[in-house]
Amino acid sequence: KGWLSLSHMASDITKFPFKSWIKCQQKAINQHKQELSEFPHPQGPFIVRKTIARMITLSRGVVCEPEQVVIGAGTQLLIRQLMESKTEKTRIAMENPGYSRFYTLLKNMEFPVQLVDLDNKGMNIERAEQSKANLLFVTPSHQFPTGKIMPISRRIELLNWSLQNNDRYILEDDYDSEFKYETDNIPSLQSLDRNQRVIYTGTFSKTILPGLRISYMVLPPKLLRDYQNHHQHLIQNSNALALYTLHYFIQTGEYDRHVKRMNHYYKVKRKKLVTYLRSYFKHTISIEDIPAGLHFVATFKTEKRYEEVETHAKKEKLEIYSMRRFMLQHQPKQPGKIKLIIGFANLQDEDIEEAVNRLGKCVGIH
Ligand SMILES: Cc1ncc(COP(=O)(O)O)c(CN[C@H](CF)CCC(=O)O)c1O
Repeated sequence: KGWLSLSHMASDITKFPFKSWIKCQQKAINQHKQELSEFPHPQGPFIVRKTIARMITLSRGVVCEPEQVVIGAGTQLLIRQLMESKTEKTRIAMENPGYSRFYTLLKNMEFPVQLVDLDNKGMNIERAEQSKANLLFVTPSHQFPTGKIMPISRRIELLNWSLQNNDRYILEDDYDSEFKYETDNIPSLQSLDRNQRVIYTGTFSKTILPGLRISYMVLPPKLLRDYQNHHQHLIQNSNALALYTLHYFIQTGEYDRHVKRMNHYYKVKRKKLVTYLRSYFKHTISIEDIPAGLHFVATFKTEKRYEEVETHAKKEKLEIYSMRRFMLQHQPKQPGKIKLIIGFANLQDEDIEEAVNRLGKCVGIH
């Protein structure tokens, strides 16, 4: 048998409605030949921004006008553009463990980035204060990679933090917020913000296809002006045909139906995997069983080191990533334990047993 994937990066394209997508693409070509023959608006076509604004208002409670939406080919690109347009001195604080690609991007742009440890509610507010940062990067819906869902109390504390100085902002990366299996959807942090302090980012990488590179950012008015002044020369970098296709995919209700279908599909698959992992590893595994997203963190009791497990996984043809990928500053490893990121989007039901057997060999339990 070939490679099996417990990667958190994959998405399950076996369930994507390609026929509907192609129908929407045909409609986009029929209706928008003229627009496709011109340069799109730097922030993306207005009607697509309007559709996205309406969608995130309905699904996430985000309060915004289409003028505040900026579309881009990936969240990293949007964050790079935002940071290039920041006028005052920016000092950043990020969650640790956190999203290493943003950390690397921000360090490469030579911003000071403080790492803030998490407590059970997400970013620790005292440490955020101590960091002297004026821009916090947080993932409140489903902390990446630990999965913690930030309670309203901590969200209020963060918003209060942002009020203490008018150069303070919070970047809410709402990644992976579409998949919630038990808890109903907690509205976005941005929906609680009454002082235009929250920058909101989202992506279609997990709900449609990562290869499409369609992501979006919602800027508060002041930052939108800075962005527009700084980036007048910019041309929209996401593919306009894909954007108009997305517009019809959402308008026709296909998007909502697909996300609902995938929620059910992932919920069932996640449960099967968690159940089998528990029966196989028994007391040697503990799972942060937060019913959301396309991966969860599992802690294994083993004397093996991260390097050994990662090397063994390759030999077993099992694609899996460890918490080391997201420990942004070297943290002492807990003795006798390792944490792995267990992704299940790309694991077919019939491969669950085989994948877990291979995992057992890697962590040296069986
Ligand atoms: C925290 C977080 N915010 C945004 C994105 C979305 O980025 P984009 O598709 O460019 O819009 C990701 C995507 N993460 C990737 C797939 F899971 C890569 C993970 C890895 O590098 O381990 C992410 O983790």
